Amino acid sequence: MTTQLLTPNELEQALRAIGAERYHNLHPFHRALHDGKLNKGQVQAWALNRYYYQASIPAKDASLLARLPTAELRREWRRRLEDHDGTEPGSGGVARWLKLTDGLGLDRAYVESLEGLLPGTKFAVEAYVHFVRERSVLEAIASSLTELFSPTIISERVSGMLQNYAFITEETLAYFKPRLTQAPQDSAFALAYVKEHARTVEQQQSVLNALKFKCGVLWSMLDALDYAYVTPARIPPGSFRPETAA
Ligand SMILES: O=C(O)c1cc(C(=O)O)c2c(n1)C(=O)C(=O)c1cc(C(=O)O)[nH]c1-2
Repeated sequence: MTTQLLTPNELEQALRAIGAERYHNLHPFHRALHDGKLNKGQVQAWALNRYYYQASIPAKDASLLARLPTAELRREWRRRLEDHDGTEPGSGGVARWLKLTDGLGLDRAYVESLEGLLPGTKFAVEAYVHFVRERSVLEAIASSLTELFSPTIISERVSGMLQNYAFITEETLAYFKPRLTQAPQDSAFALAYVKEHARTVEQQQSVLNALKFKCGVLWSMLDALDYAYVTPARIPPGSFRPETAA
């Protein structure tokens, strides 16, 4: 618990310390994914569940956009919507995520129907969307700051998966390449905003808590996958059942 006011740079250090301790690159499921320890069915389950996160990001950004007070902020946030939804059908991050699920042999209509989702994925993603909708603009922006840490995990994931899985190609992982430039741009803006606007102890605490909350969202998504699909698999009724273990 922070009891004294931090300088903007101390606040940044405290945020980075949260990522170093809690970001989902430390989760055993992530390590297994990029070390090549999973079978195709388990990678399918990851991609299918993660689709819901990707598809919900533009909805959460749209709800925040509506509450932003200046044209400058809205312009910045609008870019995120375009990155994810694209500017025409078939473009943007969500469409590129579907190339990944296609490449893994999943039926597109089934992925988009969300029918195979784990309950844990649904709850975690919805908690994030609700958090952004209901909390202050400052907390909502702070909750996006996990993206400070995503370029490292994405690089690890792409090189690890290409190296370790015969069924993964550069093309199926095309989602991630633009994120390596988009995420730093997004997180630099969000970090500067938070450093400028968190001016009281309470505001700084709320920013730190928002980042912890978001690390928990990402962590619990991987917990749900780990519990359901890694031996001994305990797949909830109705959730995706891989056909193949190959
Ligand atoms: O691959 C990842 O591990 C990862 C993590 C995160 C993140 O840290 O929230 C995002 C993404 N990817 C991502 O692709 C993405 O578009 C994204 C948007 C956001 C956000 O909170 O607004 N996080 C993330």
